[in-house]
Amino acid sequence: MNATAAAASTIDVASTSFFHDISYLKLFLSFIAIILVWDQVSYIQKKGSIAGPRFKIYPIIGPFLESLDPKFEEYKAKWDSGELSCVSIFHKFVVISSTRDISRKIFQATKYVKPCVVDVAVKILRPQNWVFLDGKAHTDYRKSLNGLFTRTSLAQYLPSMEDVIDKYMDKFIQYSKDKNYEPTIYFHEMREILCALSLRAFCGNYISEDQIRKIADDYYLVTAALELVNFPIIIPFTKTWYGKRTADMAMKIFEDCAQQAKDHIAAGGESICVMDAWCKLMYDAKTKNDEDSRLLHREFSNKEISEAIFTMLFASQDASSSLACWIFQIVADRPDVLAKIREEQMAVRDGHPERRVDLDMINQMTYTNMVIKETLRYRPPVLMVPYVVKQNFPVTPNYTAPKGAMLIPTLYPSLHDPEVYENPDEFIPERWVEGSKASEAKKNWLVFGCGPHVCLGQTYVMILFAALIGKFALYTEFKHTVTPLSEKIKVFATIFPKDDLLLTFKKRDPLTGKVSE
Ligand code: HEM
Repeated sequence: MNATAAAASTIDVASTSFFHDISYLKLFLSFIAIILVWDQVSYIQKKGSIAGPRFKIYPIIGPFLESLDPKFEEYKAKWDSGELSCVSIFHKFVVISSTRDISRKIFQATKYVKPCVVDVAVKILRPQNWVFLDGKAHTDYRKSLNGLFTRTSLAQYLPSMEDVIDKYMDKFIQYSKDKNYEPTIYFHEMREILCALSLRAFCGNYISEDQIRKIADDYYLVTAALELVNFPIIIPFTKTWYGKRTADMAMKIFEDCAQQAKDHIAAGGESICVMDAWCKLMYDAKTKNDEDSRLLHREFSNKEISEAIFTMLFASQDASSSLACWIFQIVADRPDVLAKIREEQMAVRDGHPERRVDLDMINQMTYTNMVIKETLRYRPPVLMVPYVVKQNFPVTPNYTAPKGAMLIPTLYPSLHDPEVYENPDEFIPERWVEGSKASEAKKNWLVFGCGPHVCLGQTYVMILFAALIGKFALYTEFKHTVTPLSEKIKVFATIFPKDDLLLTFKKRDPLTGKVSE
């Protein structure tokens, strides 16, 4: 080959590779452009006429970064923007409903929706877990569990729960003493007492104090792992990995407890916790010859029981801790409310504060119950419940939510509806007197959801908190330090006071009201 030919051939090769590069680059850029256009068009189509940005301001990711640090004020602005509003994060299209009637419709639309869980929840709670059941399979399973949370069953768990309350009253008083009665953050202590109460109610004495402490200490890792926005793959030493490790550890403990409960019931023992009650139902199903027992209750393995108990802990822990934080803050800030609770607590005990709490007493705690209801209304722990659309769902005559979208009924707006609750942003327990507008507006009471997935623990919550706040009111003097952030709402799965709740506890004589250090 001569020099000219060689040069020509070099130019040839260079130009071919240049054109190659150009075409790869073009191809790549065209691909990106198509994705970007598709992302926007798909968003605009799914959005239809409902409220929301006209296009995705941040292509593809949408408001992903904001969703990592959710703010109550931003949620509220979204609810106020329209009865249905939307947002799109990556490929997820999310529709939020903010009115009572649409939210109820979603909760009850089993044909169109099912509860939505973050991808990683299936790995942490395990794919076979009952909470992932849908339709008839779910309803059948729920029937077995409902029996564990009736008032009669709950009455059996009360004595051991009261023991936990007594222990924690001493603990909180001592904690405050150790801090020289300086206002101290009680957010973590509230989470711990609620975890201890749940574990005693669910597992009775089969679970040891050390095991309770270990689960209570580590449980926040599960909450963090199951945040709405989280990486779907479990990578060692990340939040989800720690969350799964904690969940596995807790389920292993529950499995051992389940076997002990089975042995206890088989030996004719009394039922004092959820596990006992469950094993009793199974035992009766095998030994009794009545239709109901046979139909409702089959043999559940220890593993199944442990997984179900874990979901109960999971469902209860954050919401109940949220309620605990708000109720202690609210009651401490209103001495008149606290005084009325104390008066009622003495009255239901016939002036004998040492009397152990039972269901009859709880049934007479009308005012205390109104305070709990008003706290749940004023600061509903669960703001929204995510569902996923199974098939195109005509949510309103003008809007059909597309299959695969996340559909989120919100609870807060219907609980702050001024038509039903006059001055909704004020805390007024008296609004719950029998026959009042608020107490008659059953449809607005969405604190625990509604429909087939309605909260399993709602009666338990009302009974537990009557016992809890009642005893603390009698035996302790709790003071709250108000800061500019106390009434502001922090979102961490559920909602909490933004300053993490500054309290002090002192010992109080329930008969004389004398406070001692
Ligand atoms: C203040 C405390 C609580 C609040 C505000 C609360 C609220 C809720 C809400 C809003 C739902 C969704 C309902 C729906 O989709 O319609 C729910 C479901 C659930 N809750 Fe609660 N909850 C609380 C405490 C508890 C406790 C103590 C337990 C323990 C047993 C519990 C067990 C459950 C379970 C198992 C579900 C799922 C039910 C199902 O899918 O069938 N919750 N809760």
